[in-house]
Amino acid sequence: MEERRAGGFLVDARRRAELKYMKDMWTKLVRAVAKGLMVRSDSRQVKPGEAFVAVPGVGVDGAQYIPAALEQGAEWIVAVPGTVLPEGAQATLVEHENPRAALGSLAAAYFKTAEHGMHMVGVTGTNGKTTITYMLEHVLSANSHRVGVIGTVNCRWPGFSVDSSMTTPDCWKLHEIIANMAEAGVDTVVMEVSSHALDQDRVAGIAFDVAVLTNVTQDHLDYHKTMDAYFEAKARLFTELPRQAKACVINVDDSYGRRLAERCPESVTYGLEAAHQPSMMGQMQSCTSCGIHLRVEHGGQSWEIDSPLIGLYNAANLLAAQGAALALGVKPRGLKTLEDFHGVPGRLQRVPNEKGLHVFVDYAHTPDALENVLSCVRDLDFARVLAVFGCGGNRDRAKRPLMGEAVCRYADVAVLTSDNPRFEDPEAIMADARPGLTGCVQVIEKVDRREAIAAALGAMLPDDVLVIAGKGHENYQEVKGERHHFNDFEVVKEILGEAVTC
Ligand SMILES: CC(=O)N[C@H]1[C@@H](OP(=O)(O)OP(=O)(O)OC[C@H]2O[C@@H](n3ccc(=O)[nH]c3=O)[C@H](O)[C@@H]2O)O[C@H](CO)[C@@H](O)[C@@H]1O[C@H](C)C(=O)N[C@@H](C)C(=O)N[C@H](CCC(=O)O)C(=O)O
Ligand SMILES: Nc1ncnc2c1ncn2[C@@H]1O[C@H](COP(=O)(O)OP(=O)(O)OP(=O)(O)O)[C@@H](O)[C@H]1O
Ligand SMILES: N[C@H](CCC[C@H](N)C(=O)O)C(=O)O
Ligand SMILES: [Mg+2]
Repeated sequence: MEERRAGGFLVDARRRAELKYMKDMWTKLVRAVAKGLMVRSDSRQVKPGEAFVAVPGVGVDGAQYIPAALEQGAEWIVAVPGTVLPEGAQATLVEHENPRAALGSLAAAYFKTAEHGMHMVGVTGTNGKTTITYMLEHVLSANSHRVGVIGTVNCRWPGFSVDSSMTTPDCWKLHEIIANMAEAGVDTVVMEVSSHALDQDRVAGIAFDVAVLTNVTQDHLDYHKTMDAYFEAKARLFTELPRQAKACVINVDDSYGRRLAERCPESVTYGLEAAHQPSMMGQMQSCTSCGIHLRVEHGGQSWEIDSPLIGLYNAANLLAAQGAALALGVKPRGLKTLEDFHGVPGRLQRVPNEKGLHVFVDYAHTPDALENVLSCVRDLDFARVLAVFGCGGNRDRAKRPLMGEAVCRYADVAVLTSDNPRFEDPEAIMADARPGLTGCVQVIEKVDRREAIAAALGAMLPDDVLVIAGKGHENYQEVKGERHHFNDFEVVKEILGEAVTC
């Protein structure tokens, strides 16, 4: 008994010494990185002397590339506890429970992220992130902020813009972008934070001041598996906020928003339904094809906003943007500048044409987004609603019939086609969506998106409205790993035989 206790004590002492050693090595590594040591999470990029972080990936375990990184000359390896370096390896092994988070801390050290002193705003939720970031950019810029934006469409700041390939960039890239923004004099970064990014610690090492939740509806169950897991990934943006953060801005018209607000008692809650008792209440005065007239009550004050945007969901987006702007010190009168905000590329964007057809390009690629955008145009003064839609390949399969159902509910003519098939068979994707279209008034199916758009345009009568959903601003169609140039706006103009003017 006595011996065993002594043995246990010895083991504990050895473990304590190991832990202290690891802590010291981690501190040494962070110092070296802060002085310019480069860190890689892809073994193929490692150069002699650099550090390699072995990320347990979604597809493969980065630990299997440790030998390759060593061969490339890595002198530091960061990996999960229990990792053993190959015999004879000269590199220093630093154990870390969460290598993805370690990468964030190292990126923050390398790019001196905390020292920039910029305001950081993170926007998450299934739909509306891009829209809200554009609104925030507009209102903050009009109120003397120099704003940088990171999101689905592009990464930009005054005088600079580069197209995005992801909604939230990878961790190292993200810290690099923020450093570039700081150098360009940006004082406020507004960024979209996807659930994938939160789950994969892509925003590790970033201290958000304001976090916004739009809504949580079905998407990405291929990745998160359950709605609860999807919600919990999004909730991390709020539950992991630093103590000095300014505000959580949460949509309580959304049931997951209400659940989140219970966990964040100090939050600014927004909504259009009095029953949900939002702290920032929006009252619709009118919502027509000319725009939204919204009255807002918050903190004992009230004001009105006349926006040219259409759709009830945009009233919610306007509330979110105002909640975040107020948290950053904009005064209610400064919010009036949102009245000059005319919309986001590829979000209910009209395609002007000489024939006078009512054609819109939109980015709805979830059941809820389709429901929102199509119910919005349904309520306007058009004769019939036509909708072109498809579902992305290698994404949530379960949402496909639900997307069909949403289209069926609001469109008189449903045109089923391809979106980005990626590595899936486009016909098989369409077959997944088809059950949702049972009972539809009229269905047209064309696997080729250009032909589908042509068929929809051909079926239009003068007072009809056509929404071409799913690809919005995208300039490509992704098939088997290749992106071919494709833009819905341009395709409409080409089919109508008109020049592209905007
Ligand atoms: C399926 C998925 O989400 N994958 C993401 C994940 O990849 P991963 O790191 O787990 O990659 P992996 O292939 O398993 O490799 C594991 C590790 O081995 C390393 N490796 C690999 C090969 C090699 O030879 N040597 C080597 O070291 C890799 O560099 C990596 O570090 O983590 C990476 C780093 O954060 C992401 O870039 C990557 O996103 C891929 C490219 C992607 O397409 N993701 C999509 C689904 C996505 O994130 N979409 C959201 C949109 C959501 C929305 O808008 O609603 C987005 O934010 O864009
Ligand atoms: N608040 C909202 N609620 C529901 N649907 C919305 C809302 N805002 C926009 N939408 C719909 O969702 C589509 C996508 O909007 P947006 O690009 O702003 O969302 P996002 O969250 O950035 O999407 P992604 O996850 O692809 O980046 C719009 O084209 C519109 O159809
Ligand atoms: N950020 C979203 C974009 C989807 C866009 C849509 N066009 C599609 O390909 O499904 C995603 O990666 O799921
Ligand atoms: Mg987006």
